Amino acid sequence: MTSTHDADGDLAVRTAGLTKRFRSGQVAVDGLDLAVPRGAVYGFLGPNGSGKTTTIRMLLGLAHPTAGRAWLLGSPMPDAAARVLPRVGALVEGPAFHPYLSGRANLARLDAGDATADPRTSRRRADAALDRVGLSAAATKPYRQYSLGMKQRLGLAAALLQPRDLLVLDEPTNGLDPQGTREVRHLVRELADGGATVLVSSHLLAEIEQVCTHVGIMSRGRLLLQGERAALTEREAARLAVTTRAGQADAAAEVLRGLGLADVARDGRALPGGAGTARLTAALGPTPPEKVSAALVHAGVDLVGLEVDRPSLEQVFVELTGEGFDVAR
Ligand SMILES: Nc1ncnc2c1ncn2[C@@H]1O[C@H](COP(=O)(O)OP(=O)(O)OP(=O)(O)O)[C@@H](O)[C@H]1O
Repeated sequence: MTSTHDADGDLAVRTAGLTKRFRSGQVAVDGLDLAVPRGAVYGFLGPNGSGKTTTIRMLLGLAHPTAGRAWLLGSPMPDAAARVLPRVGALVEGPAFHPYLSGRANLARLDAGDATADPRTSRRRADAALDRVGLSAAATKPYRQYSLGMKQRLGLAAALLQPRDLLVLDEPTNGLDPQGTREVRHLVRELADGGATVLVSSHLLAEIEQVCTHVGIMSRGRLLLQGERAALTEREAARLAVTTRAGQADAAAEVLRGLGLADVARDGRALPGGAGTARLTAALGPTPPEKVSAALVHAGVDLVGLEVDRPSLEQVFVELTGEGFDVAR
């Protein structure tokens, strides 16, 4: 008998060697080992066509893997789908909404199809979900009159009809305006604060990066890197920029080198501080920036400015792949 439980119970989502080869021969997902800790907000990031949706469809049992395995909340998919999926709220492309029914009636219809839901409290659940996604005012409008953003919000509301342990949201900010995008970020944070694990995909890295505790970055069907968000950006060297009085540049450079900072260089650009100032840059490495400022002051250098530039995830991605992030394959 095969085990029905994943030994690693502290992962809300796990895959091992998950692979999808389409009939065309294209390998859309290639040996994926995802690890989403319970309670995480996991940003599943990658350019258009990198394999995020295909992965999510396999996780939810909507597509069959060519190879590999997947576990949701510790149970294998798709074998445990009937038991696990009621605990999982999902937003994937094209939820089946009826065009002539209102948003509220569509939710009521979905709710009625859920054997675990109490029909007496259906209306309350639908209204609460509409309220959470900011659709209360459009609750009675027919779905076909919804804008793309409103449709997306209704998809989110459907995922939130029940309390969930895990939310899998595929591109939830698609079609939303900046205000809607902010609201989705806020909602994701709220769901995580309530104890849920959230797996959220996006091809717009910067939109989601800020709310994630963890990220996995896809490129051409492979997981390029995965882990705690802070660690991923910090492992790439942060750059330090120091502005001093022009006559003190050499002394400052000596201090920086003395602290073991690599790649110390004079920045020749025109400076906001004016002609009397000089700017030096260096790779910060593990040295705390406050140690740098203390050492400079101690050496009698007048510190006009000190900045630390940590690379964004997008910069990390571009450095790793040599490609822009938002590109179609
Ligand atoms: N049913 C299919 N048959 C053949 N190829 C497919 C199919 N579905 C997806 N693909 C291909 O697999 C690759 C991965 O697509 P997928 O939709 O998983 O990417 P994605 O990362 O979700 O992209 P996006 O950000 O654009 O949604 C793409 O090259 C796509 O063209």
